[in-house]
Amino acid sequence: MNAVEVDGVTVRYGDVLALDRVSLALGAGRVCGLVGVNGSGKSTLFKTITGLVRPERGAVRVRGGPPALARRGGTVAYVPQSEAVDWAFPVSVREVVMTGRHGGLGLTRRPRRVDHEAVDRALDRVGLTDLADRRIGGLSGGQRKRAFVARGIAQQARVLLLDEPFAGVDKRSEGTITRLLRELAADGAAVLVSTHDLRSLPDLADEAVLLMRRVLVHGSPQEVLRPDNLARAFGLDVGLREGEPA
Ligand SMILES: Nc1ncnc2c1ncn2[C@@H]1O[C@H](COP(=O)(O)OP(=O)(O)OP(=O)(O)O)[C@@H](O)[C@H]1O
Repeated sequence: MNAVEVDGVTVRYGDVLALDRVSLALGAGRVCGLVGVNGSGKSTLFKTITGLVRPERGAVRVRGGPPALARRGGTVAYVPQSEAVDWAFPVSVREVVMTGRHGGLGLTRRPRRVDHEAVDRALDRVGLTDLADRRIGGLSGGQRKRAFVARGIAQQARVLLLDEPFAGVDKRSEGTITRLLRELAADGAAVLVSTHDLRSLPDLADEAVLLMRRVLVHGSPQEVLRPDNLARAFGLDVGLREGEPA
């Protein structure tokens, strides 16, 4: 069974066609890079896999079940783009990571020792133990991203979705996050990560998807990076319209 199956998914916001019959399977133990121009539907794909956006057509299964169920059960961890997060919200790094345990906590139950231990381990793994009691808004871009990865670790998510985790992040943090994602995949997670950093794609990912409202290519990073493929996604306006063959 694939960790994630996206089958013929079309998503529209009013008149805007964001995803056009997208099909995609993600296997456990692999990192898949997601590449495409601004507006090509990357965030929409993440939200569809998370069950936050409903497809007009097609279906999504996460470990064989509906996406919203997987999200509520903690199977899926979603790290949104930085702009989508309210950094002024007065919570500590530790509290952010603890929200990864809330699926198992229920709304009223207080964290138990096992929850605190899981949070401590996750913080240690991403190298944020020393900053655990800082406000999340007081961290650098790279540290914030690591805090959200820690939340996914504390949650024991089997599917990790990261929307541009390298945006506004220095090279060192980028290396740390890449290493973490590779470790999480080696532990059996399925990881889907969008990036604009094409040069780092072969180090980051086992496979990659070139998206332009539809899947243009799904193959090895080398295949996705072939000049003819990049030209289709990034070159002159490829002018894909609904109904045209890819
Ligand atoms: N809530 C919304 N309402 C209307 N249109 C939307 C909404 N969200 C996204 N869109 C549109 O859907 C298309 C796909 O957007 P999406 O955010 O998925 O792309 P993206 O590849 O993640 O872009 P970026 O790289 O800029 O983050 C774009 O044309 C965008 O303007």
